Amino acid sequence: MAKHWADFQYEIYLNGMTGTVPRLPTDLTRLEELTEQRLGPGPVGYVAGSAGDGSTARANRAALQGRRIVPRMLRDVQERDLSAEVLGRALPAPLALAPIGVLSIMHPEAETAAARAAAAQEVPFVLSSASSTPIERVAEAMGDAERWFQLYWAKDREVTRSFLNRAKASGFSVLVVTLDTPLLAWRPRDLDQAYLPFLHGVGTANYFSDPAFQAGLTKPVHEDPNAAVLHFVGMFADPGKTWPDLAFLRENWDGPIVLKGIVHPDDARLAVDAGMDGVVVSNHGGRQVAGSIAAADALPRVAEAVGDRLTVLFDSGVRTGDDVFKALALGARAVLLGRPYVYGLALDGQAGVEHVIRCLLAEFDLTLALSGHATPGSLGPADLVEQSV
Ligand SMILES: Cc1cc2nc3c(=O)[nH]c(=O)nc-3n(C[C@H](O)[C@H](O)[C@H](O)COP(=O)(O)O)c2cc1C
Ligand SMILES: CC(C)CC(=O)C(=O)O
Repeated sequence: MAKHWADFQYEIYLNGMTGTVPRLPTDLTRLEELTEQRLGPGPVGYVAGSAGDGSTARANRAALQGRRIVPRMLRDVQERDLSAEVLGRALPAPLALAPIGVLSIMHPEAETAAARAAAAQEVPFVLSSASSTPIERVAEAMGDAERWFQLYWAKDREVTRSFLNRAKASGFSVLVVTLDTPLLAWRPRDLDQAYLPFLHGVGTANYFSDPAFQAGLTKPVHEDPNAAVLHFVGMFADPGKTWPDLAFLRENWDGPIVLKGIVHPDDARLAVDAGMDGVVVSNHGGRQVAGSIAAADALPRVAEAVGDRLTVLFDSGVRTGDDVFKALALGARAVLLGRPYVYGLALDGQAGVEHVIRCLLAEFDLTLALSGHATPGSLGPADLVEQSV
């Protein structure tokens, strides 16, 4: 019998009756405010902030909330199975943790704690190139658990090649290539606070520890850290890349490759033509193009364009179990969870991230059951209507 994630609710009730209440709220939309109260403006501003006036981040939420579920009755939802096959992997639920860099600004155990939480809940962890913990240390913390590597595709080919080799050697099986960040966007909240983690040397661990990166410096990192940071800022992404460049990644990575940041159906078709295995429909949580299409509005267009020729994943705006339901109904095979797990980490380390994963999946399991579905595979556009809220 498959795991019933919904059982977590009775664990919480029963614990509560003996005086053990969860240290974090079960409504995950409250975590951002609590984290702000706990940590103050700088780092939280970086996580919560987005591009321009924030309209894309708001649109992400509105596009999910503006789609409403139409539940069905009497459909035997006693035995449910949330498991999903994603890129050839059998996952216990259609969820992974999104790649988020610089986690040490939120908690001293940073990526290690988040990765352990993902491993404990059997949810894939997607490690950012811009992590504050090197690839090898995160892998050590994860045992055999499923891990994917997110690539910021550097200007320097040798750095990219080295990152791919390090990720492979450390057991990362899927490559997620982020395409929507060739430049850092205009982010007023960070500009006004003059707060950028990299300028404090956070998020550069994989680069500073890399022989190919070090080869591009005139002095060792410890002798001139500022020069190393500036070198990182100038090379971690490459606005000059075009579609044919993907051949290099295909040649240097044996496993599945997924392109993150796709919102146009034509780009999704180009991903198919380039022999990619998947796309993440995402606008980077509204942090890159202010005024862009909401991710949930892009999702059905992309899903329709590619059919079953590649795997469609989704992120940007997922906060609740019903958001997961809606994303799957709109054509995603699985969703990546972003900011909420970072707030869980900030508030309670590994336990906080596990709490967030369990709450989200319990709520999703219940939404699925109460809407008449026993598996995510039976969800489709007919389960939703568009209705203003
Ligand atoms: C603080 C922060 C750092 C991020 N760092 C990365 C990163 O290093 N690589 C990447 O591909 N996406 C990064 N993202 C984007 C996430 O992977 C994901 O697309 C986004 O958080 C989804 O939006 P949501 O959090 O609003 O749901 C970052 C997002 C945040 C909030
Ligand atoms: C610019 C990156 C290195 C980090 C990131 O993706 C983000 O802050 O959104």
